[in-house]
Amino acid sequence: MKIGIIGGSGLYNIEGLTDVEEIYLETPFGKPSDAYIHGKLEGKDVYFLPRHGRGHVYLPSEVPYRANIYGFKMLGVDCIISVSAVGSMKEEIKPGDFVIVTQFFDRTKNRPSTFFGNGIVAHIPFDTPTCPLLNEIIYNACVEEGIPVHKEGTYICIEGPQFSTKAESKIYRSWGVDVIGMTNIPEAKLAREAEIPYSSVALATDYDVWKEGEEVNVEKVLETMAKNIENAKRMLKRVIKNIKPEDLENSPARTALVGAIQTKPEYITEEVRKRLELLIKDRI
Ligand SMILES: CSC[C@H]1O[C@H](OP(=O)(O)O)[C@H](O)[C@@H]1O
Ligand SMILES: Nc1ncnc2[nH]cnc12
Repeated sequence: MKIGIIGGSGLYNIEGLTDVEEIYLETPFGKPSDAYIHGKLEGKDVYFLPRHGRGHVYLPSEVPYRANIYGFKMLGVDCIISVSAVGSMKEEIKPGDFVIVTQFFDRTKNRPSTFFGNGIVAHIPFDTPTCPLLNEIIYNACVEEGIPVHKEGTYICIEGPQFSTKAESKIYRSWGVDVIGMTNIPEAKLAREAEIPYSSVALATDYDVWKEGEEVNVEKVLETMAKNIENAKRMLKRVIKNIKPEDLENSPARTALVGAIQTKPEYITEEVRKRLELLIKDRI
């Protein structure tokens, strides 16, 4: 079984991998953020990608999300687990808590967010944007490891790179969202278009700025992340140990493109077919 992992702010490597190799890929959408670190853990193949690149060089708006997800498709991963630092938008989600993201609210403005276009049109369902089956496995792994975890939550994705104003933060909170970050959109949309089951584990690092007396800055985020990084690594190890290929057989992601491509096959050019070969070859 092949498991893809995307590490966000503060998670730049996975411990315990054996037979480690670096895989550099070139995709129709350019180069991914970095080499995929491939190794073995618990008898499974793990492919780790640092979202912002080695040394944290890509802004949330600059991360090459399409190349990253297409690269995972080229590697043939069975799922992607994303780990992200987030601000908490609810009193009861405390810094250090994990949230399994089950919904998104998209406030991004400036990112390519689909593999389609330029000669081919598709509309995928996205009502259940993360994989419920993988979410369950991750939730159970957190419980087994004694990690404070919330079983569901809505992640609002802002463009950044600035953190929010107090007015924005209070308005987002009034919308009922649970956590705030800058990266899970378009990552989740692209994973779904690529028919890869995707789950996002959000690690609360701060209370954003809605709360009186709270402030948010990089130092604070990284400090909370560092304190909880062992939990993130234990969660991942436990998920990798527990997960079985058949667990994800019925993931909604696996059939996302069935009936979604609207362009008539005779209008799909050779160039488009080549560009999106891995995604569309069995769907047109
Ligand atoms: C370092 S604070 C802001 C930064 O942290 C989060 O990154 P990631 O989602 O990759 O863990 C947030 O989205 C911002 O990119
Ligand atoms: N408060 C916050 N807003 C946006 N992204 C974040 N990442 C971590 N904390 C954040």
